[in-house]
Amino acid sequence: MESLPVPSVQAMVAATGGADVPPRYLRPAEAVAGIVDGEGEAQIPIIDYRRLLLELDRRGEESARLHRACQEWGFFQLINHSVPHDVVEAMKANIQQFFQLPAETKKRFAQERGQLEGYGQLFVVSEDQKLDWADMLYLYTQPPESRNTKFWPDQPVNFRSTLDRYSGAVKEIADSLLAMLAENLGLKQEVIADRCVGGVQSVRMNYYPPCAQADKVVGFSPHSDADLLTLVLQVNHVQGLQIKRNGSWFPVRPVEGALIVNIGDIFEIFTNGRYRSIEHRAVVDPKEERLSAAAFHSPNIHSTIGPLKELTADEDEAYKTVDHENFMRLFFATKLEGKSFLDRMKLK
Ligand SMILES: O=C(O)CCC(=O)C(=O)O
Ligand SMILES: [Fe+2]
Repeated sequence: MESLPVPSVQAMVAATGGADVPPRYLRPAEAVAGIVDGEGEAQIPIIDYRRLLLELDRRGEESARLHRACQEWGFFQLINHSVPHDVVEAMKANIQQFFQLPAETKKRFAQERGQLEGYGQLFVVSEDQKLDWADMLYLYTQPPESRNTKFWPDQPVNFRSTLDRYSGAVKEIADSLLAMLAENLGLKQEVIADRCVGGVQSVRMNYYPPCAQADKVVGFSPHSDADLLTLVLQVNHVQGLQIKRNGSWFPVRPVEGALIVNIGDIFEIFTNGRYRSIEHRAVVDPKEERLSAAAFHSPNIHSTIGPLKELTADEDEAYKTVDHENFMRLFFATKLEGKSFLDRMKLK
């Protein structure tokens, strides 16, 4: 599994001032159009984690809101979550400090042939595909034995310990949310929880440099995430995440302190389409850099990826069943194009 090497966009902007955008990054007008200015309009649902953890009779209402958020949006903002404030702040600072390091230092953690992890870019499968206006650092964080510390920056000095604490706290939230989602679908918690014992977590830190022609490039191509559940941290104040809703792009306005949570493809497959993964993308700002960090949560490597038998007793399976490794191999071998990967997992 690998992605073709591409230049660092950050280094390119630093060298050229960023006024010139190479053709490989320029998108056709229709690819960047269609933004709904959601000003004053609906916002993605806000779910209160503290309320979800209350005793059963009192958390019912919030749990029902969670169910509606998953069904109708596939995205929500989680407030009052349990990642300690100092850990969140340290994570944000460390990610910003990493991308501010000299290019030569960052290159020490560059992706290598045949590997996905490290500093670089993902999903580049051909020399002539359009590229995203971004650099990223991708690391496996859980289970601990999957960590490849070679790619874990040793600068800034606290980066490793911060990511260790942050990813552990986020995994706990993902596990407990997954248990609640299972219950909301009439499943025993264990049905999903058992598959997440030793579950895989990876973190993708995104750096989107400013672009003088921001309306002609895309920071992160439209895609759905391949996992069960993603928890995204907005690292600085610049917005850019958009979700596809009723055919239009809908900007997400992050609430201070919230984590943005979304349903991934594996959850859609597990539940035979009861909750769906939602296509999203990131746009870039003309003047300011933008940073985000997405934590992806998948079952453990022994779990097969297919509709859960507990849900398909009285209905046809709508998705194929494949083993975990093959599922990930197929995902990383394709260019990100909306939900086209998931479409190929569907049984016609
Ligand atoms: O930059 C963002 O807000 C979203 C990033 C994202 O979608 C991803 O890393 O999968
Ligand atoms: Fe994503």
